[in-house]
Amino acid sequence: MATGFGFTLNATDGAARTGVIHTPRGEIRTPAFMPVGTAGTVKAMLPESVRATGADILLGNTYHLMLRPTAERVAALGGLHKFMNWDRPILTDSGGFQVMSLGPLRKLTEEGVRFSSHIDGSKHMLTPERSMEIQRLLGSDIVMCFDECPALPATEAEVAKSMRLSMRWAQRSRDAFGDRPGHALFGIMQGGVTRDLREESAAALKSIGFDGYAVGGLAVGEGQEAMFSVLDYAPCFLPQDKPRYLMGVGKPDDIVGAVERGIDMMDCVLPSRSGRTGQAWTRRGSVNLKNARHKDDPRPLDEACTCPACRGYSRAYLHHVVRADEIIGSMLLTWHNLHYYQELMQGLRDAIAGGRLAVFVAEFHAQRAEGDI
Ligand SMILES: O=c1[nH]cnc2c(CCNCC3CCCCC3)c3[nH]c(NCc4cccs4)nc3cc12
Ligand SMILES: [Zn+2]
Repeated sequence: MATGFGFTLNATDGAARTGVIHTPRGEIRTPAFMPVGTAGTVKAMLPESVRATGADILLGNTYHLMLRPTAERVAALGGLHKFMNWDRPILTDSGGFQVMSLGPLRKLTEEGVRFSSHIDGSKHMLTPERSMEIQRLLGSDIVMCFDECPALPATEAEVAKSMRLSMRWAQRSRDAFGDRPGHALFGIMQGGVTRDLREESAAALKSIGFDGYAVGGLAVGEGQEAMFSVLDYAPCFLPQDKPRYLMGVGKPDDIVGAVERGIDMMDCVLPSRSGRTGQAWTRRGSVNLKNARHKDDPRPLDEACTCPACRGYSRAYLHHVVRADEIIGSMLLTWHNLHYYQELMQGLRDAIAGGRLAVFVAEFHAQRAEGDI
């Protein structure tokens, strides 16, 4: 590849695709789930453990790292890969989404977003240009445009205004990113749940030109039905030969539905965050290990799972360490959840490659009991 970054589509099944993203730091099998490594760590996991779950790429968090230890310090120490001992691809977000969710602590203008640090109250300004500089200093392989994700509820006029600001920021991000062989810049489509605005946003991004395209502005409370109705048309507005990244998704059934509709990459804090609260995700549904009904149960969490938590421990033990708030509880459940998510992605990739996605999806839903198991 000319730029050291490329995307090979290997098979399709309906709107779903499976392929490989090539980067100088390694290949990313798609559809891909990207674990979130918030402040230079996937919480409760060693990097080699994250790799053992099957992850090809993880997410770095610009907002946290710019505040602590600062992007300049990470750069001086050799960049984020060296700093956190992960030598495979890293995608960093722009920092914008988290600043927006800070609420009153921030001020939005055409220039960018001014905000106070949640750590020490210090003043900061994020702009498309500064976000590109921070992500360059971190050394990430896939850089995200600086965008605005409108908070719900929002009128169509507010969504249109916000989307057009994000498109101006996308141009500024592209200009500031420059020419960086081996590194990719992804644009982010906005437009809420309005088809015309989604189409306008996709056209704007395509005219600027990106190495990949994210679908933003979803999984922000609109509900699965509304999200799927947007995904029934939005991915097709994007170039079919470039990766499509749905931001912030999701529960296992959200992921399956998004892949069916043509999404290639996803990220979500759910498997790691819920693992720390004692919630396990399995092929048969979710299990709350805090529930007293597990306290005498000698069976593993999931008999069919090969992860360390399921191979070495009983539900009774998991219940005990979660109730006692023991660190190993977070370790084991985070490992299991990330392992399950990667196993689901491998199942989706194989099903699409074999032209049997419909069968896989039917079995996926049939196995999931309602409520706790
Ligand atoms: O339009 C968007 N633009 C930019 N980012 C978005 C994100 C953040 C994706 N994960 C980043 C990670 C970077 C590293 C740290 C963790 C996040 C979203 N997350 C969600 N839903 C999940 C949600 C999470 C929280 C509230 S809704 N919708 C999103 C929409 C956008
Ligand atoms: Zn397991």
